[in-house]
Amino acid sequence: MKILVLNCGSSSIKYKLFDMENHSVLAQGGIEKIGLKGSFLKLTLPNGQKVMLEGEILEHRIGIEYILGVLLSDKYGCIRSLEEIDAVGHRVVHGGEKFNKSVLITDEVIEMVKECIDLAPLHNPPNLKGINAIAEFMPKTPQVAVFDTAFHQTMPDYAYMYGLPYSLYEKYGIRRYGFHGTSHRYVSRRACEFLNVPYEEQRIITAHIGNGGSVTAIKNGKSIDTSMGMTPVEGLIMGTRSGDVDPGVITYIMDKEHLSSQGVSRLLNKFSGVLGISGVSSDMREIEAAIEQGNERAKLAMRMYNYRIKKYIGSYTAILGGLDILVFTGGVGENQTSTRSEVCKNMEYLGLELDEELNASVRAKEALISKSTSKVKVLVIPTNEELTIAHDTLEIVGWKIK
Ligand SMILES: Nc1ncnc2c1ncn2[C@@H]1O[C@H](COP(=O)(O)OP(=O)(O)O)[C@@H](O)[C@H]1O
Ligand SMILES: CC(=O)OP(=O)(O)O
Ligand SMILES: [Mg+2]
Repeated sequence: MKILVLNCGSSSIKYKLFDMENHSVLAQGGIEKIGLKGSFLKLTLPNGQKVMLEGEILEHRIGIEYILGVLLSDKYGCIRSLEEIDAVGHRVVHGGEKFNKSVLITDEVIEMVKECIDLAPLHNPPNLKGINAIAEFMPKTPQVAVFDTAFHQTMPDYAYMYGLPYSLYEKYGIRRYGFHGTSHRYVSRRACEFLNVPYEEQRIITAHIGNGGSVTAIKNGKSIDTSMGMTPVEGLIMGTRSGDVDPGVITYIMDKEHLSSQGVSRLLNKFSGVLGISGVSSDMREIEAAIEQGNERAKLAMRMYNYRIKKYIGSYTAILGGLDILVFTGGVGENQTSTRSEVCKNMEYLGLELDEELNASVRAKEALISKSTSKVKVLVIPTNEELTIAHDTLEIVGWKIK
């Protein structure tokens, strides 16, 4: 039983081929710089070795064709025929209010995803291109859409509405949707399995902090609030995204800098956050290195970054009526011990006691990092969005698999 998972971004395609009998990864890699100069496919061989294949990959359809060709190739491949792939699961970023769970892709589903393009103009079009390419090259293979927004569809209206005229919600669907749902769902469940406690009875906060980042409050197994909004720019300070900003600032900058809506969107999404504040990088490893060298703006960026996460944890503890489990995940959450330590400082009043020594020793593996006396259990759980997509895909098309 083989399932191909695809994550089609605006200029990239990530893929993983799973053998679901034993959950092994048969092939993985990604294409970067689609439509740009110097596009390439990078794949990781089963022995861990990385291979770069250059190629002129002008658009997503060609990218998918290239990936399928590599999977079939004698040199780097692992299948003999595309028919060996039983199903394809896609990460689809925005499902609007139409999807609260993963679904089998049909013409009707494609139409509904198209209707969500206005809400995610950067994300949904490449997702659709991936779906269409697979339909063309593998017309008989079932495809499943797994939405970033689906897990958050349980948020109550008073959490997802903005304080704007109600008619804007009715006309355009302007409300908070939240993202990274596949990750928040996976790590919260894994944390409960790890601790051997019932998922439906916990007050959990999950902090998915990678290049993009969001914090989610989960009560009795359901997302009740999350820090991203209608788009993935709200909430935390991220690698290149601003997170929460006074909306008055936006119109002020537009006037002063003569920026169009597109210009200000680029500013908020690509040139803000840790990169914009530090002037150094969006990568937290480079921020840590700059701090070592005494860079004051890098220090400020790091402080702001950690402070914002802590602030969300505080407010979500209030709406949950207390906290049982705090989970860190994502590239930063899994690896950057200093952020976990700063975020968890002076939280004893909540019953949260981080074991500093344990914390400092944990990178990219499942572990409990709170003291045994801590009422709040703090965990690191590496996320696995691809495996979750593969599982959803298997569940949905399972009956079709030979
Ligand atoms: N060892 C590390 N220490 C600190 N930060 C790290 C480390 N490894 C990765 N990161 C951070 O994680 C980010 C990538 O996280 P990831 O969750 O993979 O992002 P995304 O899926 O959003 O592309 C990098 O930009 C970097 O800031
Ligand atoms: C939806 C989204 O923001 O994803 P990422 O943070 O992975 O870019
Ligand atoms: Mg990510």
